[in-house]
Amino acid sequence: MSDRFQFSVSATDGRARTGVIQTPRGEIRTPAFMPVGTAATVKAMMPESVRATGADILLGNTYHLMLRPGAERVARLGGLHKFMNWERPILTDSGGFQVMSLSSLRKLTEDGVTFASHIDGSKHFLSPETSMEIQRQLGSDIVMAFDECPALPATDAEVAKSMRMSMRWAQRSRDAFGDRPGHALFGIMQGGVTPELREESAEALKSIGFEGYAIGGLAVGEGQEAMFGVLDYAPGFLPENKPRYLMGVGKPDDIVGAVVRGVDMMDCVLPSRSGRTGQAWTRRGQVNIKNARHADDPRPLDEHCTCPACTGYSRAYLHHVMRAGEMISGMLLTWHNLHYFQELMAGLRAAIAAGTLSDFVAQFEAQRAQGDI
Ligand SMILES: CNc1nc2cc(C(N)=O)ccc2[nH]1
Ligand SMILES: [Zn+2]
Repeated sequence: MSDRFQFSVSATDGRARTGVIQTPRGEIRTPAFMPVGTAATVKAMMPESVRATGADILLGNTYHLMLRPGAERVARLGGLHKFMNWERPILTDSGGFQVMSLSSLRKLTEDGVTFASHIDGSKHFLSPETSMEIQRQLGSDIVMAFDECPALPATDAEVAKSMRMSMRWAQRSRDAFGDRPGHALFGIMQGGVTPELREESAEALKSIGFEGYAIGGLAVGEGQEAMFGVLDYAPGFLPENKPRYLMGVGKPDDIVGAVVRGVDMMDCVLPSRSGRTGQAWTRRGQVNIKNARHADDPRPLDEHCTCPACTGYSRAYLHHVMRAGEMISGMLLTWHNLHYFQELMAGLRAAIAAGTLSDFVAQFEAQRAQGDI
């Protein structure tokens, strides 16, 4: 266990990297996928089950936790790790993205955002300073700078204006974060799909200096082609010796494409949220377990998968409990999906270490093309 936050790359294959982030609460193997634990829980999963899927780190949402149960209450109870019984690393987002997508009656100024809670309508204020304080109260190991993720569609001028405010907020986040050994503050690159704005944002962040750098402003409806278009150049604007975190991504093929383009960390609600609706992600692509074709199928979801859903149950059973709305359905499908996502990350890490990433990608794409059988 390290008392510091330290990223080291152990191998590269093309632009892809594999390595480890050492933190006081444990190691994070990269490329890493972070399950989302929005309200101090990865929905339908016990923390030990999340660990059993292979996760080294999970994500907490500042917006949700500040509204309920409240950051002060979590701090009084010993912090988020103790509160949710997850003693490994936690990354919390800044609240900026969700306040713009979930709250109402919002007023955005240079100072920050005032808004009404989507839960009870109570008034709140988020700024670089209050977001840093809230994330400190939660006790997260990786803190995200407070930024604005512009909604699409947006003109170049609107994206530039928003990015430049986010860079001023990045400086204020850095100043408010203070000196916290063993904890990390990540800056967030903005700039839409415009290379010049992305480069301006990266230069601004590097001049401030962060322990890691996120690529924001993506996975907001631009589509995979546009996202990969940005990832073809944006990671290269960031320091090689710091982790690069792509926010809110994504489907398995998004993840593979991002890792190939130099991304080290990702998070997405997809495996857990879609699992609860009966969507399974497998080597052969998506399987909707609610589909009638599974009703009498004695086979597992994936005969090569070692998760509890695939080793203990048939498609017919998963189909039944999903159709019946039984709680075990969300548990099993979530576990399977998180397990598959972590297996994909482990496969990517091993392929990069072996210098065989192009073979791995070819096999990944060939199996997906095969479709479910
Ligand atoms: C689900 N897509 C997504 N895009 C994101 C962008 C940001 C950001 N700060 O630009 C944060 C969270 C995000 N989640
Ligand atoms: Zn499985």
